[in-house]
Amino acid sequence: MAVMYNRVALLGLGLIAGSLSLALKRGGLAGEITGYARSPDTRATAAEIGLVDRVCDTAHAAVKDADLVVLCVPVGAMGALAEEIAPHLKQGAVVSDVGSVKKAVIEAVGPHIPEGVHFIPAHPMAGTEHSGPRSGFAELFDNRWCLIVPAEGSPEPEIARLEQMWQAIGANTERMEVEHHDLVCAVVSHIPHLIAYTMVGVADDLNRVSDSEVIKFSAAGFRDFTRIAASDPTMWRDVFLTNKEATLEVLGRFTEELFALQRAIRTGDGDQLFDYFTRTRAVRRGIIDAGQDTAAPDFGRANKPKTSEPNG
Ligand SMILES: NC(=O)c1ccc[n+]([C@@H]2O[C@H](COP(=O)([O-])OP(=O)(O)OC[C@H]3O[C@@H](n4cnc5c(N)ncnc54)[C@H](O)[C@@H]3O)[C@@H](O)[C@H]2O)c1
Ligand SMILES: O=C(O)C(=O)C[C@]1(C(=O)O)C=C[C@@H](O)C=C1
Repeated sequence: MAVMYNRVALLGLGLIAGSLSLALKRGGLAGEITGYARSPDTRATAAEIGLVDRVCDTAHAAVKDADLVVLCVPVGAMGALAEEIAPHLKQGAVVSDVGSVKKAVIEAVGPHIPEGVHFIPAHPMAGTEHSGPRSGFAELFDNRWCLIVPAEGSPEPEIARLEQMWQAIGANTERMEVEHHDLVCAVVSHIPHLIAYTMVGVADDLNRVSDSEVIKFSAAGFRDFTRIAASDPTMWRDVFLTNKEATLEVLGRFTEELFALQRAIRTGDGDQLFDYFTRTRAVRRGIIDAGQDTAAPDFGRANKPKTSEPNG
């Protein structure tokens, strides 16, 4: 594949920056990739494993002459980082990010972007519970979505070039309006993480359930919760602090439904429970029938029936 950006600077050298660097290298899409992280240990590890072509000791050295700068730090750190690099950005450069929240990032970063530099926020819907420079892998974005949330006035050719870059590293792209992005992500990612954190916390609080029992007797559902609840605390603290409005909105609806189900259990209203679970099962079947479950790992279930038979 052809080089799409001569020089790419990745700020923050963790899971997403590392995966982006390895995916760009896999496709031969960048002339040179520079990188910077705040912690000297992270920079040393990144240099040792050759995560990027050149690790820099300052953010401004990393962004010098860069055609594309991608902010890959926790959402709460993006504004200050943008302010720090602003005077060193090349005219015509594109600044993007990979943050899980978009409105707060646009508000924090946007005002620092100089005239003649284009800010095009993005959000790959791919990740793992691992973090740091050793956690990245080139395949992370394969067949996953990357949401593009262009700031007002961004030139169309630069938006299209960034989209093509994400497509070239394996992702599907879709443009989204900022508030819609934050609400969708609250539903599909942020509140599910909060629920996993809470459930693992509840299990941990129950003194009768020792750590080993929790793992030993848990089947797939709770294991998935523990995986998700092992995600980086800084990243997720920042997500909830910066996507307050949308997460509180979704959490409000979630707790209302939870109380309704709690009541049904207490009063023995089996019809209500059955109807609710029937409705949610139809949602899952709809996703599979529409062929939209492409990102889910198979876990060897390919030869098993895709739907369950009527029960009873
Ligand atoms: N992990 C996921 O599943 C996932 C998925 C999509 C998007 N994101 C978003 O991507 C971004 C990065 O997440 P990650 O999972 O790669 O995190 P990570 O913890 O693996 O990496 C973050 C890196 O940023 C560095 N850093 C922190 N503050 C900094 C600062 N002020 N200046 C310079 N470097 C700094 C850290 O040292 C670390 O190297 C976050 O904004 C997150 O919301 C994460
Ligand atoms: O797969 C995981 O472990 C993730 O948590 C990835 C995940 C998600 O919730 O789907 C997490 C945060 C993002 O901003 C995007 C993707």
